[in-house]
Amino acid sequence: MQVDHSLPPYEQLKKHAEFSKTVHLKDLFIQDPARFDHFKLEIGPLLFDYSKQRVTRDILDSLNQFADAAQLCQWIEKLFHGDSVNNTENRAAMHWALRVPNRLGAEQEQSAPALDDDILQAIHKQIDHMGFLVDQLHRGQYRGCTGEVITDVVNIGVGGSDLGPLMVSRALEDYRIQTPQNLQVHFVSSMDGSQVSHVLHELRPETTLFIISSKSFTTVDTLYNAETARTWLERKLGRNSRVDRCHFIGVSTSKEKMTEWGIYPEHQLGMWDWVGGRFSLWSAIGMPIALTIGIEGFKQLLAGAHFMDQHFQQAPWSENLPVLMGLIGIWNTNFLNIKTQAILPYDGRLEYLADYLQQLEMESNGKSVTRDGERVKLGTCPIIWGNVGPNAQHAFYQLLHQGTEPITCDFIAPALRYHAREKLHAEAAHELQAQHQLALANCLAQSRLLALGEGALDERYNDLPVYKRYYGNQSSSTILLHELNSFSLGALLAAYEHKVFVQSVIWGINPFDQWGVEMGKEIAKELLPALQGEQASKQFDSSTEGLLRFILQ
Ligand SMILES: O=P(O)(O)OC[C@H]1O[C@H](O)[C@H](O)[C@@H](O)[C@@H]1O
Repeated sequence: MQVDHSLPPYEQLKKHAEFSKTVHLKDLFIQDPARFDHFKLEIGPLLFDYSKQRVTRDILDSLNQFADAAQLCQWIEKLFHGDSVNNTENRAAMHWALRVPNRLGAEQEQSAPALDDDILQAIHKQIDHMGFLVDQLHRGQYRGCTGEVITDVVNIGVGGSDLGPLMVSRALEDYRIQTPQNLQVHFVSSMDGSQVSHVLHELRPETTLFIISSKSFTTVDTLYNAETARTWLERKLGRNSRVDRCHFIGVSTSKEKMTEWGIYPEHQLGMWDWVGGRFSLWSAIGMPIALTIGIEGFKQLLAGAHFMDQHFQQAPWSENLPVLMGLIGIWNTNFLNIKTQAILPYDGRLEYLADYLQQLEMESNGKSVTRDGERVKLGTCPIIWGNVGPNAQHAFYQLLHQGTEPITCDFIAPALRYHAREKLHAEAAHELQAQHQLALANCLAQSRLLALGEGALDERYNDLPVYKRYYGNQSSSTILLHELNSFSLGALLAAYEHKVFVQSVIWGINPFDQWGVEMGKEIAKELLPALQGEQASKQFDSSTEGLLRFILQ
């Protein structure tokens, strides 16, 4: 359907949406047999297939106009010029700077025109410092206070200081550096002590090193876990400064707070307030990643993200992966009324991807007030959830196929796995390749059935009883990686980061603050004394009082 292009883009999109509601995805595939060729984008190591989204060229044109009307181009420039795009905290958001390679020249000039050389040098100083520590640990030269070689590193952090490093370390486990002492990396995040007690139960104080990872170095979850770790060490190794010195590394923006806590200056890794927590895996917060895949692997991850940063700045909207991802999301959320998005990787190595993207997207764009302090006019971030696709097929796909909610899905899979270069799997390569093919067959089958309904199969299925029918018309995108490696993963994650930025621009919100997480922490501070048996300073609501009574009785 053609709409009047002289209408404002929002009105055009509303008209498109009215018509779209009457069109089934299977009709779009019938109308255009080469639909895949017309609605796919190949960029570096990634293929983005959006042919199963309920879009037409005309809709995409209106979405591009919508982006222009929101001044997307100018906002991208502001982001990469280091302007204070985080207006409520008066800060830049320069996670992209962490990915700029440390070489001067034409390429860098073009990709990071505003990046001050001092900042670039400071960034690379931290990478080198982290690389030095990682190298010592890998070589077995980093020793605990009794002189024993460190065999286990525990990352203590939460939110952005946990989810990114955990997700990437797991995703790239196949590229794990083999060390003489078989160095292992563990993660502790939850404040309730269950994870820390479990991990400590398995480890020996003499050979364990902790990374206290906290941008602010004030997060109580992390500080309580760190104190538990210190007490555990001291119980066995005694209370002396050598314990702190040999068994802790800190990562934070605050050197003072790290020093006050007892982190030895040479074991302090810095970062900057212009890196948001959920954008920080590219900084020294990513040390567990570097420990897993080595510093060269970490640099490849940065290179993949830098590749995407350049693409985002340079490609026209219709060939720009983050822009397309962002605008398709806007179309689904704001015009087709699809308020939820499932993340479905068909690769067990990406098991934490949905958790990571929940923070990236929902903490960034879960806002209802614009940059000008007005109530937003359009709905903002959809609910992001998901799980490893093959397992989710046996859990919640019933609802995707036959439930009442419209849901859009991101299917993500590597095309190649267990191939010749992955020598690691040489012994079982044949069997494992068959398993990978099985996973891919399921990935393609599910997106096909979701889109087309039972019509995806032959006409025999037209007479199914009603409870066996598949209506289809559930939209999805499929992102294929040539293979899952540091570079392709870096590119994929940066694409999602920039998608979040694109959407924030359209919605007119600041994606780089998170005020909505603060007040709960304050209220917890008020409640803690009551739980510790002290006289509460105030009366709470009847529910809270009742729950307190039950706990304390
Ligand atoms: O790294 P930290 O300062 O300890 O912060 C850890 C996390 O806690 C906060 O509550 C924020 O919601 C997150 O954005 C942040 O990543």
